[in-house]
Amino acid sequence: MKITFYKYQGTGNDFVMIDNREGIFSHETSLVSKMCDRKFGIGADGLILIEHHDKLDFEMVYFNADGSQSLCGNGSRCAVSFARYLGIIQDHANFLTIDGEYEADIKNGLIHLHMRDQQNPKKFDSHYFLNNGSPHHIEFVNDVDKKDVRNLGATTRYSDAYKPNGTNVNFVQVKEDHTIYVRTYERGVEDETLSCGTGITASALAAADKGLRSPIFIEAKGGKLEVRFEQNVDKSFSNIWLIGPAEQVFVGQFDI
Ligand SMILES: N[C@@H](CCC[C@H](N)C(=O)O)C(=O)O
Repeated sequence: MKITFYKYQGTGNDFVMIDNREGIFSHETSLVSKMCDRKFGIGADGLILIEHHDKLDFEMVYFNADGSQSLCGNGSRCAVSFARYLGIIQDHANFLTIDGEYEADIKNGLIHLHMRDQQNPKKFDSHYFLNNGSPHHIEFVNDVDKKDVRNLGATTRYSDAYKPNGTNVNFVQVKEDHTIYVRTYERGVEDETLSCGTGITASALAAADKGLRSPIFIEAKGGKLEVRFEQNVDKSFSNIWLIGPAEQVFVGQFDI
């Protein structure tokens, strides 16, 4: 059987998107990894199903390229853009994710994703850690481009400290103009991706602990994003928004 899929990208984090409101696609992880394979399939960092929800606008079911599941910030932004393309929403969305209910707005062509309130990222000697729906190890470095993100990221991701679930690993450089440049090794893709939305949000909150103020502008290999937030007296964060573009790239058919 052939199914129609849509390819989306959010600052270079790319996803196969399927309208699964009629339940044609079973949640089969081997099929997910086959479709996401860059040599034998369509090629993507992840696969997203848009499904019917009785009370909310839709449910987003997200899979990493290897079929594992977690919260995806860029994937959520792409899902909102796809939901508008399908006519499910206009400029506002309330939807279910693996991390519970989320909301988003579309303004001036950008997707604004409202992230959960957070405590201050946990500070260690050489890094920060924050789980904002997905786990993020955050290291501040002088020159991100000199980092071997794939190998260093894999070493941390598989280290004893993060067993058994592993973590995503972010390398962050604070630039002179107070923007940050973030490169991320993603668990479930097992490689560097061009952008990671939850990683960029976690990195921006860790940068706030170092004195940066909202809004924080972020450069990733795949484009630019913005994170806005309010920092409370107890150092927790509320009203956190991840803002950036999400675009449809092409439409195709795949034999399942
Ligand atoms: N690309 C994502 C993060 C996806 C989940 C992550 N790989 C994990 O398994 O924790 C994003 O944009 O947030």
